[in-house]
Amino acid sequence: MPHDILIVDDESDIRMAVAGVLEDEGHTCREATDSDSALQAIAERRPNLVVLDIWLEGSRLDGLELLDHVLRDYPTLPVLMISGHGTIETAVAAIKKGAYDFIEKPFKTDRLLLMVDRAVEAARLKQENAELRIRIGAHSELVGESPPISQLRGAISKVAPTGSRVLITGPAGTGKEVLARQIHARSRRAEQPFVVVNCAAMHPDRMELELFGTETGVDGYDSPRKVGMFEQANGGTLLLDEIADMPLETQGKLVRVLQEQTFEHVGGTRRVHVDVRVIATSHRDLQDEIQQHRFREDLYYRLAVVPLRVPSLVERRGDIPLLARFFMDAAARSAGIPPRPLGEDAMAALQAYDWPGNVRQLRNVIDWLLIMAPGEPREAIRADMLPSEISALTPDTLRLEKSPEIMTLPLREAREMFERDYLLAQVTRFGGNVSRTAEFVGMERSALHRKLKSLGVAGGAAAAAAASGGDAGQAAPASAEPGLVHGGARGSAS
Ligand SMILES: Nc1ncnc2c1ncn2[C@@H]1O[C@H](COP(=O)(O)OP(=O)(O)OP(=O)(O)O)[C@@H](O)[C@H]1O
Repeated sequence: MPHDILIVDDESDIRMAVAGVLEDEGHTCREATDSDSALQAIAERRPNLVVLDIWLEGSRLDGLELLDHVLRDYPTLPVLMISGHGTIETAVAAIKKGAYDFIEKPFKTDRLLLMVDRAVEAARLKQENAELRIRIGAHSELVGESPPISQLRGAISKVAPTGSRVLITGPAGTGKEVLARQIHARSRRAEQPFVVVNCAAMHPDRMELELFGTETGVDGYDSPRKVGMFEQANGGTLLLDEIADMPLETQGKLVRVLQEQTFEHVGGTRRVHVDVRVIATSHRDLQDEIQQHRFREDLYYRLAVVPLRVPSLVERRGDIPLLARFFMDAAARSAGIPPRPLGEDAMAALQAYDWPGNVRQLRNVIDWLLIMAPGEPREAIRADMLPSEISALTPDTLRLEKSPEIMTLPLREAREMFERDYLLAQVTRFGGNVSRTAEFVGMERSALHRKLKSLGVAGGAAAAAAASGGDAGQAAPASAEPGLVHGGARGSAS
């Protein structure tokens, strides 16, 4: 993996020797002769590593003082010191200050290369760990086998290696960030940083500061300079989460950055070059935002090189059992307790519910159930243990809700009503998959198909079956059907 390396040494033969060895390995090297030109080079573009001589003749700051500056302003930038004969003690002091390691002159080529690779790798792991700690509990696995998720998986494998910009839209909590992480993980940038900017959570006045960083300290010359998210993501991917919340003025600046891959620090004049892949997400309809003059059309077309849409969870009910089991196992692992199985009736209710908060809400419910559901540790979770707005959707309850109406009907019509509601609930529960429903209710597939048709539920149902992962073209619950599938709890979820 080639690195961008800054070599700081007052002796030109040492600089040339180090650069020669590193460039032969494919690394890109820049050279600086003193502290000021070194700081300027870092400000222009943050390197992956600084190789720094302890003695810097004729420099404003010596090697150790420069190290202090670099570590203060760029705490995650690794520094490898070069020490001469008799400076070992100073080199040890440098490590105590925070340098990665030191290499003694004269050095062997192999040793230099090894240390360079180790220093960059250690810094990468440190950053990755920090990121993981922040995002603890966030899964980046894309679970689901429904047609829309399979299509998205196919699109990810095509687009990930290309480096194209991607715009991911879809309702909140559907997995847009999961998709973005997948794209990064399968790209050539996978070893480089993945930086997330949450435009919705950030104060609009701070956004440019956070994105582009500052030339000097934010609050005055002596405070550390702020490294913006674009620089932090150099070589990797920057996720602009909820891009519709970005102020129009910042959108204009972003257009220029995307066009030129360069920008200026806030309060600065120098152009900073970066190599960043941008992925953006939005739960809003950006075309609508453009119409309302809240989103720049030129930015839309620069971001939506590859547009992807993640459907809501109700559009792929067939994925609910997989997701529920996945979250149960994950929650149990992180709590260090055994997972609770989900009973048939509980799963049926989970599949019948509308999930306004999408996958995130399902995950929260499962986390809650593992800890709060009554019963023994390995006892199956029943429908009556679910939160009330979800347990209201079990076939039993729904049948009771219907009973007053049933009592006014003759037997044949009452049986038909029950049959229709019962079969709709079962088809919904199996994500519109008629074969699996038939197996469960104990009917031949073709007989069930005929039955659904005779009960008048085959028409609009086919589309629902296709959307929710069932056998496309087969019957599934019509979304407009006011029967027992959605019950009285629709929209009552928190
Ligand atoms: N297909 C999936 N497989 C596994 N986990 C998922 C999936 N989709 C979403 N999740 C999980 O659901 C939660 C919400 O996902 P994510 O943050 O990616 O959604 P989002 O669409 O970006 O939400 P928002 O619009 O609110 O930012 C996360 O915990 C994520 O791990």
